[in-house]
Amino acid sequence: MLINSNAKAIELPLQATVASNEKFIVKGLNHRYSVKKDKRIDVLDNIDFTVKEKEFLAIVGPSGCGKSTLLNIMSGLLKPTGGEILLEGEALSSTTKRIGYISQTDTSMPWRTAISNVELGMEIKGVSKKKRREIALKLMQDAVLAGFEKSFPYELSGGMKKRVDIIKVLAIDPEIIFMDEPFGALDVFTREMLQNYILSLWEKTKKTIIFITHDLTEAITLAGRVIILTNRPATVKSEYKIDLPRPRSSFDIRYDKKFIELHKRIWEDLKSEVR
Ligand SMILES: Nc1ncnc2c1ncn2[C@@H]1O[C@H](COP(=O)(O)OP(=O)(O)OP(=O)(O)O)[C@@H](O)[C@H]1O
Repeated sequence: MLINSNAKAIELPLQATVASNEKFIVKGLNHRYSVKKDKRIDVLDNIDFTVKEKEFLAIVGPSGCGKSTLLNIMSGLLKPTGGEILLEGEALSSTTKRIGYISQTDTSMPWRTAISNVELGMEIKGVSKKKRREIALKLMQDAVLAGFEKSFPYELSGGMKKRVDIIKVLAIDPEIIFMDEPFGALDVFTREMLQNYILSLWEKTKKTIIFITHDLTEAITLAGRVIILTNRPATVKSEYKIDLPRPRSSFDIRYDKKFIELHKRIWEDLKSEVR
């Protein structure tokens, strides 16, 4: 169902409420970059939305509209020029270990093996050698990476490297995971496989996930709610509940009648923003 939009409401059933707790409140967020002495770029314009605990939220918008800027502000990496972010009611003023961040670029250290890359965050946290090996082995097994523990990043495929990046974050067990176009650089088959991996991960852990993408199909496949941003300076254009059954398969869900209907309706809304 379409919510919070000037567009006509559409008749799609409401999704069952995932959780009543509000994890994030984004209030009147503005951001302006100063690039030169006299040049400024307005990127975010009065952004308001909330994110519930255990929610899988996708944020979709045209290229360059300010999606990464928004996520960087929500993770405490960047201070906004206006507005605020509340994390469980408390103003967020710096980065927090409660949030794990997965980006498009590979973050593995080339001189470390896959397993020692997975262990890196736990090492920094001071987890004992025995414990971190135990956790890393289990995570690698679950991510179908058993047998590649001693491989170096250059010996892994793009999809495998991405799975190492994901479980590196899971190893430190953050409550919230931010993903900024994590599969943007991958081929379509690897992308679909990883979407399935993320779907099962969310089913298992029910972590709060915010997933940034410019791919509407990916957003509808994964999320329980999709927020559409306008062109820069980005504002929230609309929100859609994604009332598709779970567990989902990224390979099959896109042929579901309801998926096609949702895609069509959301695309009607998004296409005017895509130049
Ligand atoms: N550090 C910065 N200084 C100045 N301008 C910036 C900076 N970071 C981003 N921008 C500009 O802000 C705008 C929004 O960038 P941002 O990366 O947030 O968009 P995006 O929606 O994530 O883009 P894409 O989908 O292409 O990754 C762009 O015009 C970009 O050039």
